[in-house]
Amino acid sequence: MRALRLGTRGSALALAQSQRVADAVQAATGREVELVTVLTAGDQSSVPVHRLGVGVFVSALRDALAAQEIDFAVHSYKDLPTAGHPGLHIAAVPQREDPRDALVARDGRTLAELPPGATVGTGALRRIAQLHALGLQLAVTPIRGNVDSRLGRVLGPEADLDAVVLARAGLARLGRTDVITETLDPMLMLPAPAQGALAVECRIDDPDLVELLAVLDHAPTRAAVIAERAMLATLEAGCSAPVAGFAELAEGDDGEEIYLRGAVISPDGARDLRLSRTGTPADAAEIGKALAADLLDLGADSILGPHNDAGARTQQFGSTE
Ligand SMILES: NCc1[nH]cc(CCC(=O)O)c1CC(=O)O
Repeated sequence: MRALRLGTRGSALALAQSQRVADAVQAATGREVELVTVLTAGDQSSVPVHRLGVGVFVSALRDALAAQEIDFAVHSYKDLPTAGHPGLHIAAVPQREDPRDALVARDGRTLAELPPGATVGTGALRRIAQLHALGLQLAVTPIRGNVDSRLGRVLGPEADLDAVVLARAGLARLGRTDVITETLDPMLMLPAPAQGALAVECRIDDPDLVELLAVLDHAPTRAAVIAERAMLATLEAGCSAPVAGFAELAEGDDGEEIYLRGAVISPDGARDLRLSRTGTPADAAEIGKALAADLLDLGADSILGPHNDAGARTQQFGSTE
């Protein structure tokens, strides 16, 4: 049987997570998997990424899938638009990495040890908003770029910041958790919906592959991600809006329970809406929608209003990873 072609972007992070999925498929099914690097508009163009938008990375892989140049693709789930894609199917959501955000600071410092005026770099509006909401007088500085260049702003010879905040999962996949000085408690920094999770996508009209890839699916992760993203979709907010969502599954008195927390925070941190809901994993989507409705009742719309036009958002806060 011929090797399965796994399409991936060429960044270090994309290659690392695609290789892990390739190894898992090979181990579980015995099928050979080869990585096919797909050049995306974001990788090819010299136009700054923030002018192209995050979607350019996902759409090149999806185009390659539709054109049958690859058999399946691996995406960072949090970068996927909430609207589904016709003809494609998320065949597996593997067990997620630690979804929390991480601080990488000079001199081994934690957030609480950073002095007023300390410079903290991050590109995500959700992180900028939550850093401001802490009230620590941090000088939050917008930054972009891949994981290495972001770390270089703190650790490199040309370091110009006191700290950066980034997803722990990205560092874990690159084998760089050694640089983390604090893994941020979700009480301080609620992660992005689906952070740390991957989406393994193939064509719906490839039922053998749909079935084969299902061995990688991790039901608790899928339920958590469904709840988090149902909330995001109902808020009509994208991956770079100041929206956080984090679902945890635990054994309750009446069987398995899902506990979803959500937050909508104004970029200056002045308005900080946080709520939670619990329910059964089978109702994950309903819980997410209900939590979004609760947040909208509290006025989330007036916070999101200026930021929920996708074009304007990605122009400011595009990402290269
Ligand atoms: N927005 C960029 C992005 N998309 C996926 C990850 C890696 C972590 C993950 O898979 O959630 C990152 C880096 C980051 O947020 O620091």
